[in-house]
Amino acid sequence: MNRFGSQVVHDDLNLDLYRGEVLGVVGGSGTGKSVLLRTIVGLNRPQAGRIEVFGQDVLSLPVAQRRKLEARWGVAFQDGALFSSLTVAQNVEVPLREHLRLPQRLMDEIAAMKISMVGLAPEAGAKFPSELSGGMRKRAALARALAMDPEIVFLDEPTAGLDPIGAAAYDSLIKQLQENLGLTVFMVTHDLDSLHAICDRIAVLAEKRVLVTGTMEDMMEQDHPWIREYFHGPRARAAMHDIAARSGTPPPAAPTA
Ligand SMILES: Nc1ncnc2c1ncn2[C@@H]1O[C@H](COP(=O)(O)OP(=O)(O)OP(=O)(O)O)[C@@H](O)[C@H]1O
Repeated sequence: MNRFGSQVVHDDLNLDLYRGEVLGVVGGSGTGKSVLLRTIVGLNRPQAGRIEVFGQDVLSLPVAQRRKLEARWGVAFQDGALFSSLTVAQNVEVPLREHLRLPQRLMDEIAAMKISMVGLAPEAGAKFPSELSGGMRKRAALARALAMDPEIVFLDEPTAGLDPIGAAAYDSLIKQLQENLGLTVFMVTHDLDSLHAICDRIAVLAEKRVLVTGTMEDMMEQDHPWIREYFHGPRARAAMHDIAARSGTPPPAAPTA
């Protein structure tokens, strides 16, 4: 359970994340998607409940074990949350400094590798966040999230604010990381294209809990008003038509109930 003052954000919320999947977390504005992400990674302590990652009870772990666990996941926040006084490479090195003791030369090499892995030019490493475009900042944040070769990455609205081409490129990057590194991805998103393109499963937050989880096909069959509107509304139809046009299959019909 998560509550801020008298406002209950989550109550009796249950969600599983399976190894190797890309899970898309959707829900109306203010339903608590970011709070959920922040709670799982320990930035927000819930009033009640249990969070288990890799079979370990996150909330009751001693500090040293918790830090070890934290080294196994990476987080990229919506605005990047990069340190503005550090260059991109120095930002990527932050988790390395926090968790490991490595010579500077090796950290520089790892940073350069992660920067290239997310599709940024090598010169981007020497730039400060203020010198980057929004899309580049998101990639830099992803590079930092990948610094420790994590098993899970948590992404908060990674494609928000990107143009459609940039968003599609980011999606394919995530898909590649999932396929090549076996990465598990927890992704808060409003982006219907991302849901179609890369999410193996979708979790819908509404009414303070996870209302339903399932594939895109499962979502299309739900008759909860918000889910129906979200997955069958005009924006969803436009996304479906684009995808159907690309794949040559007709878009699925809305439920009749
Ligand atoms: N630190 C906090 N203190 C008080 N209220 C908070 C805090 N963090 C979040 N909230 C409240 O919790 C609710 C859920 O916020 P959250 O940011 O998780 O929503 P969201 O689903 O991610 O929304 P959006 O899609 O608009 O980003 C909101 O009503 C917000 O005002």
